[in-house]
Amino acid sequence: MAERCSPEALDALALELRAALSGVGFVTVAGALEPAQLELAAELRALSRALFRLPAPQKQALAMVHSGLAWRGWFALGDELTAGLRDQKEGYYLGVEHPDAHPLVRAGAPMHGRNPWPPGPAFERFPAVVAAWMAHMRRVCELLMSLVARGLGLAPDYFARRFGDEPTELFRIFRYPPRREADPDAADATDAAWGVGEHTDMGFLTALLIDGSPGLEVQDLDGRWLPVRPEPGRLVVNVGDMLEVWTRGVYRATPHRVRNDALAGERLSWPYFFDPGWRQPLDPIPRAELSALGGPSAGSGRRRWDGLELASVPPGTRYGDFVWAKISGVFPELARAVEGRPESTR
Ligand SMILES: O=C(O)CCC(=O)C(=O)O
Ligand SMILES: [Fe+2]
Repeated sequence: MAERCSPEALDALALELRAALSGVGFVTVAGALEPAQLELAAELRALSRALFRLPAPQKQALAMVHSGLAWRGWFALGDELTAGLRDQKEGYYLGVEHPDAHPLVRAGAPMHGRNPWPPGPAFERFPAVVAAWMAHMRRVCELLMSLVARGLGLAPDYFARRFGDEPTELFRIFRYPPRREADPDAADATDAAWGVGEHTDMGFLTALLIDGSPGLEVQDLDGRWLPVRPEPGRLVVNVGDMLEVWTRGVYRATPHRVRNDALAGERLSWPYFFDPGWRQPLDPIPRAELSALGGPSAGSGRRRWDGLELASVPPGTRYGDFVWAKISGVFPELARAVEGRPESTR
């Protein structure tokens, strides 16, 4: 990886990354997965398949609702509503293993806690494989984050400092069923066409592994939807809302979606979300520090999928508040089930 590059090569890479991420906002990254990680990815794939093949009662025992505010575990096909419609996917939400004594767990912050794991010898390696995968994704994202800073003429650790002591790391495993299995309750054929409706990711960067199946589409600056089919061994990396907010729209949180209307087989994907610390403020980079950039911002003038005006997020808003408001919107039924926590504990 770029850790072994000269400063000149790093600068060149930083500019290349800036051009890509401030344009369409999606890149595929080669060289981030070495043989050890490719092996890990194969293990992850086998474990994920086995997880989704468990009988329904065993999956129900792992359902997100049992983990309350920690917001981890399994959700059924149709339980997530990304763009107001029921996504045609089932999934498993995971994160960093936080012990009960972790200050944010003690404070009752949502999305902090322990991961539920399926029992039995077949799943023995699951926790270690996920932890190793997440640790590698974190390294990749930290490196990309320093390149993003470099490309903006900022100190390489600029964003790392904005992240605070502990990034928020979320990891998900998704299964998009073949169309014939899609939700029979979907209101009409259009509902059933979407694995994930149009959205932008909430955090800073997303590093996505996909199993090679088609379906992912990203929207370019002219509003056209382009298919993304990375070569095997590449990661897909995209900009989230936080990077757009912090850079005042210079970097673009790209709308994307997953289509599953023509799938013969199932599609699996493993997105890792690399986000700022839970209590870090979202205030944009002061204009004076961004002056090196000039030019119009890529994100300006677009109507967002969720109607939000990122430029008008109130000063002092913290990442955790932003993300919780969004997450409880896409899982309305689950949010109602775990509601009732005191406002001051976030
Ligand atoms: O499954 C995919 O390829 C993309 C998933 C996605 O966009 C997301 O989880 O935010
Ligand atoms: Fe996404």
